Amino acid sequence: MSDMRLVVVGAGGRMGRALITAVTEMDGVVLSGAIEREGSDCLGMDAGTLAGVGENGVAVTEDALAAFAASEGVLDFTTPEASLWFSELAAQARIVHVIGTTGISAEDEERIAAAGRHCATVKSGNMSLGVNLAAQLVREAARALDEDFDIEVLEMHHKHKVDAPSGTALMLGRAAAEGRGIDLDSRSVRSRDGITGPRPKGDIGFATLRGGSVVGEHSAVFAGEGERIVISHIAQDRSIFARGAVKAALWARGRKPGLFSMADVLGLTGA
Ligand SMILES: NC(=O)C1=CN([C@@H]2O[C@H](COP(=O)(O)OP(=O)(O)OC[C@H]3O[C@@H](n4cnc5c(N)ncnc54)[C@H](OP(=O)(O)O)[C@@H]3O)[C@@H](O)[C@H]2O)C=CC1
Ligand SMILES: O=C(O)C1=N[C@H](C(=O)O)C[C@H](O)C1
Repeated sequence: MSDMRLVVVGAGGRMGRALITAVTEMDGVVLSGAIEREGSDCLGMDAGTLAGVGENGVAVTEDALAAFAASEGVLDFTTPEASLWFSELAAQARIVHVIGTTGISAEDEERIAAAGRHCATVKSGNMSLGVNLAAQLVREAARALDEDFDIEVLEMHHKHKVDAPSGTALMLGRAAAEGRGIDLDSRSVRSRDGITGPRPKGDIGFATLRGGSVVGEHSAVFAGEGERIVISHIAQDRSIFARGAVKAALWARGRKPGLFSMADVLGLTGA
C-alpha cells in the first residue's frame, strides 16, 4: 500500500511542528500539506524547515480546501473554532480527521460528532499510550474503591496553555466517574476558594497548575483514611502525542465513517 498522505493543520504550533516531525520520521505516511491560519508569519515557509527536520518542499499555505482534496487524512491540534471548521472540511473531502484539540464545548463536540458520520474521526484529549492506559487503571481503581476514597485529579502544563482543566484531566475524571457509576458533570468540583466547608463525599475534584515549559503531568488521587493511591503520568516530550496521532490516522485509513477514541486505536476499549 502507498504511504498515507497526511496534512498537518496548525503547522506552526507546538504540536504542529511535532506532527510534521513525526510524519517525517514514521513509516507508512508522507506529508501532503501544511496549513496555517490567514495572516500567520509561517505562510510560505517550508514545513520541514519550520519543524527543524530539513527542507521537504511542502510549503505552508492557508488553503485547507486544496490541501484536504490532495490528502487522505488531517492531523489537527489547533483551536476549538478551527477544529470545528476542519471537521466540516474533512467530512466534505471524506478524509480521516485526527483531532487532538482540547477545550471544545459540548455543543461543538456534537457538531464534530455529526461531521464524523461522513468520515472516520479519531478524537482524544490525549494521544499517548501511557495516558490512555492510565485512564483504564483509573476506571478500574474507581470501580474497586467506594466513596470512602476521595477522588482528585491534578494537572500541570506549560504557561501557554489556554484551557483548563486539561483534556486529559477531564478524560481521567470521566474514567473515574464511569468506574464509580456516577455522572461527572453533576459531581465535579472545578475550583475551590474561601470557606468551602468540608469536602462532600463522592465529588471528583480538579486542580490546575500552569507554569514554565511543562509538557503535561497528570495524577488521579484516591485519598482514603490513612492511605492514598496515586496514578500518575508524566509526558516528557510532545513526540508521544504526535506519534499517537499518526498511529491513529493509519488505524482509521479505510475505516467506515464514525467517531473513535484513542482507546479504540490502542485496543484498550472494554479493558
Ligand atoms: N490530544 C493530545 O494528545 C494533545 C492535545 N493538545 C492540544 O492541541 C491544541 C494545540 O496545542 P499547541 O500546539 O500547544 O498550541 P499552539 O497554540 O502552539 O498551536 C496551535 C496552532 O494552530 C494554529 N491555528 C489557529 N487557528 C487556525 C486556523 N483556523 N487554521 C490553521 N491554523 C490555526 C495557531 O496559529 P496562531 O498561533 O498563529 O494563531 C497555532 O499555530 C490545544 O488544544 C492542546 O490542548 C496538545 C498536546 C497533546
Ligand atoms: O496543551 C497541551 O500542551 C496539552 N494538552 C492536552 C490536554 O489538554 O490534556 C494533552 C497534553 O497534556 C498536552
